[in-house]
Amino acid sequence: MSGYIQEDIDPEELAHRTELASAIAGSVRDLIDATVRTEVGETDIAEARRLIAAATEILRKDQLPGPFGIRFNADGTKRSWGNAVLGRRNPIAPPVDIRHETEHSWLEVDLGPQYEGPAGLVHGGVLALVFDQLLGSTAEFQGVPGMTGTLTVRYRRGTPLGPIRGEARVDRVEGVKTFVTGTISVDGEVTAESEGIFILPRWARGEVPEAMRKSVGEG
Ligand SMILES: CCCCCCCCCCCCCC(=O)SCCNC(=O)CCNC(=O)[C@H](O)C(C)(C)COP(=O)(O)OP(=O)(O)OC[C@H]1O[C@@H](n2cnc3c(N)ncnc32)[C@H](O)[C@@H]1OP(=O)(O)O
Repeated sequence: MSGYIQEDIDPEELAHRTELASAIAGSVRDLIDATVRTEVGETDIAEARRLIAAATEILRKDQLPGPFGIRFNADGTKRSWGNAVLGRRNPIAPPVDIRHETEHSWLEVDLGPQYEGPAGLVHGGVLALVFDQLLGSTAEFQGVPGMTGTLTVRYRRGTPLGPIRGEARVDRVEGVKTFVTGTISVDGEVTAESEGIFILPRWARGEVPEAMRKSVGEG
């Protein structure tokens, strides 16, 4: 499938590029937070916009023709730097770092003011976004990957902005369908729960490279 790109980069160079990606995205995340919460006046806004335009022009000097895609080394080490949840080089992504254990996967992330829905609470769509990735990555890590067919979320109570914890596990596998369940909690209290059905797409039901099936060193 297009968008999966094998791109062997030696470990030292990859570490360097990873650091650069994290650094620029971190700066822009900081800018997003500052923008959401700024109270400065017209003159400062005009000056900030001028500087942002100059920075954008520098970044535009050398651009990919399209999205980043998913790139992997021959050893299966994967990079999803444009991913909306995990993407190291994507300032929209918190970014989330998903940890995989034998039986379950989990994440801890701080969702700041840029993810607000109801006053002081995380936007429900953002929680669904986090669930989609967490549950999908869990299925992938367990070797039963798929595209999200159905994702249901039950919002039990508001999730305050700030640190959250997500957990997920594969409930069962039925043919090409993997059923994954998960929770999001704050201070040990579950605020939302989810079930996802991840379906191995037709194009992947034949021979699929191992690197596309398994999440190894995602990020
Ligand atoms: C190697 C693969 C890698 C994959 C990516 C890994 C990313 C990991 C990260 C993930 C994080 C990010 C995640 C994202 O953001 S993924 C992005 C959001 N999702 C999509 O864009 C998916 C779009 N839809 C499709 O591509 C296809 O419709 C899929 C692949 C879903 C099904 O394909 P197809 O339509 O050809 O299926 P089939 O006709 O062979 O039916 C097969 C079985 O499935 C049952 N069924 C069908 N549709 C649904 C449904 N919607 N809910 C529940 N069940 C459904 C059907 O009844 C049958 O069941 P049974 O009769 O056998 O019992």
